[in-house]
Amino acid sequence: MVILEKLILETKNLTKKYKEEAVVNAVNLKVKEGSIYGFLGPNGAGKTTAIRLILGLTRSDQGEVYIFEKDFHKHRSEILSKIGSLIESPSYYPHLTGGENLEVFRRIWGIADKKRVDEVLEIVKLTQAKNKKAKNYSLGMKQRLGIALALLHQPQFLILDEPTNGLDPSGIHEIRELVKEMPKQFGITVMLSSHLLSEIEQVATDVGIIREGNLIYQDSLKELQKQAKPQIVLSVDQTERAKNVLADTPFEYFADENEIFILNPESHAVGLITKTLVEKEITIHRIEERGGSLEQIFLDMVGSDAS
Ligand SMILES: Nc1ncnc2c1ncn2[C@@H]1O[C@H](COP(=O)(O)OP(=O)(O)OP(=O)(O)O)[C@@H](O)[C@H]1O
Repeated sequence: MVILEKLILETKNLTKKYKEEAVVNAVNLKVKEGSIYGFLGPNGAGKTTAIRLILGLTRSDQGEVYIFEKDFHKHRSEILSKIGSLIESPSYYPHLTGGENLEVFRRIWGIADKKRVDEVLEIVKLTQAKNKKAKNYSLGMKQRLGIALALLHQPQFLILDEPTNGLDPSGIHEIRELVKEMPKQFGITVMLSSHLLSEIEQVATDVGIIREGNLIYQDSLKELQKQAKPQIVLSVDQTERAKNVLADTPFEYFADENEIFILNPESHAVGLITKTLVEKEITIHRIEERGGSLEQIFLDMVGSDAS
């Protein structure tokens, strides 16, 4: 059965060039309704530019953007009225309190529901700090105030560009918990960018990886995790014979001169492999588990400078 998932965002061939060089190169993003889409890439990979193109803040050189299954350029204001975004640092009045800031924007944007200010303060857990001046907020609180502003008009899609940049571990934790709540509690699809896999890994359901303007990976986080399955590495006294023995088994493997690598091993495989080899009088010097790190997969994809 084919389950058709609704796409909240789809870009087709999205391209932006600066001085003839494509910083976003024919990118086809697909963000599914109800997902938390982690947009991952090293600094300078093109994440902010892509997000600015999606929101119509920068003009593309080529390609199309569909949001809520509508052509962005034809339905711009309707679409924007249902999107909340936070790009880089939030804009707020430092001398006003958090509550006053939200109230000012509520009026500017013509949001009739006066209770909405308290609702968004509650969502981002700033109720206690409502009457404190924004300039005295911690960086994490300022960032949450920015998210509260982005949520004020009850968007269906929230785009956050590097929301945890510069935050301490507790600030990062708070943003992460907040983002996780969005789809389930409020029906909001989230796209967030980061250059840190560790951050995306803890919140995202889906991942897009961009490198030098090219989208080099896009799938569910689960699929990416599957790729990070560990390998069992065997070091034996007769590698050639061991290879011949293993060729008659269902296990996938490859070998170099000294070691045999068993790919995607099931939990019972190690026992069976060792038993088979020992029965053929092959001595096993060492068995170890290697790989299995999502970080390694990411670094292999984007290059080690990404760390
Ligand atoms: N207005 C501009 N003029 C010229 N080049 C630009 C402009 N904006 C961005 N770039 C270049 O485009 C590339 C992508 O930048 P972008 O800010 O989108 O990357 P990023 O992935 O968001 O990285 P970061 O996390 O460091 O912001 C970079 O090489 C950057 O120098």
